[in-house]
Amino acid sequence: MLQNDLLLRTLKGESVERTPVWMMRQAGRYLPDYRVLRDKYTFFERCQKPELATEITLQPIDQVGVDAAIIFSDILVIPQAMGLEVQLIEHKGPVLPDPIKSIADLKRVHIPDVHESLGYVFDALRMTKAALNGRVPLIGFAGAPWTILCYMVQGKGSKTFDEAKAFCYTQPEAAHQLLQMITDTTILYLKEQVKAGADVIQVFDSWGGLLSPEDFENLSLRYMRQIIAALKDEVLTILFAKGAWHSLPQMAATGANGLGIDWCIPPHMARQMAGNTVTLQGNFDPAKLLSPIPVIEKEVKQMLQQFGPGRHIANLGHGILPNVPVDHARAFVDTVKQYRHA
Ligand SMILES: Cc1c2[nH]c(c1CCC(=O)O)Cc1[nH]c(c(CCC(=O)O)c1C)Cc1[nH]c(c(CCC(=O)O)c1C)Cc1[nH]c(c(C)c1CCC(=O)O)C2
Repeated sequence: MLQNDLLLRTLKGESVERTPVWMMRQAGRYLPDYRVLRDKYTFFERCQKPELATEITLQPIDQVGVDAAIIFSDILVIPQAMGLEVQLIEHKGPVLPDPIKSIADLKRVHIPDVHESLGYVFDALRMTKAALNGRVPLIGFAGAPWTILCYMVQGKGSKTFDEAKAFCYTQPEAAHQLLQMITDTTILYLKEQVKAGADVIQVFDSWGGLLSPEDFENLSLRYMRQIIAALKDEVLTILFAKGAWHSLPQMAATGANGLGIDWCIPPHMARQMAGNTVTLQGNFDPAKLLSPIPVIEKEVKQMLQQFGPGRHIANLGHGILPNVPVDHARAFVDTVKQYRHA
């Protein structure tokens, strides 16, 4: 049915002709065609109109040649569906004007009927699946509960998410109640994404690396573990906890099929920690895509050699930057597609 199932076979640990490749945040501002739609519609219009979400999801398949599509949406549709206002402000990023600050504020959030509040995501998945016509697999996603809590409490982006951490450290009961509500919502949401056609689910814990190993277990991993447990018999899963390399053994033990890693851990070390029964995904420094193309080609080959054959999905170690020239993104993808292990 799928013409290109390299990603799925690699996640299952099957042997493949070559390493599959996609890029986190591959549908976005570095693509001129995306910027045209960006000038015409607001961010949430682009997410909520299935025709637009489908068109944007397909752009990197057609224009850069990646081996997987990831549905165009955002992790912040979850706090929105739970009842908080979320704004995306140009050059400023996400803003939640009335963040959660105390246990009393939890009255303002609820576990939603995902069909009612997030049906547009499932429509977009179904429409994209049809438009892909089996060319490549379709990835669905959600944020990790910890990363979602960061935005719900801090109310905006941050380098440290100190207010979110302070909330967890000073009001642990409220924090765990909120984390559990986000987890329950996320499980309902991701199960529906699978029904709507997602072949793989990735959980993004963008801010997992802000926590100590102990706090990561307590505030993040224990909730991601619930999510993977709820999904793993239904769909292939990838966990990406940026900066939380210290917990690769524990993340491998969740039963996720794939683990994303960033560029701060060498591939052999990640493999040693994660063991041999999980696929690793990563880990090219996104800023390196700003290098001249011959440098990109050389460094991508070096990365592929370091990971070795099998059980590897080539990707960036975090999202692609908006100022990356399209031909540099293409050089990344083409170098992976042409490479053969000795
Ligand atoms: C933390 C996070 C967010 N969103 C996401 C994360 C986790 C991954 C990561 O850490 O990068 C995930 C995300 N956001 C978006 C996708 C779409 C699919 C894809 O191509 O990967 C995905 C998977 C679209 C988007 N989400 C957003 C844009 C840019 C806004 C625009 O184009 O107007 C896109 C294409 C907005 C957004 N959304 C978020 C921020 C911080 C911002 C503003 C900063 C930025 O632009 O990166 C929250």
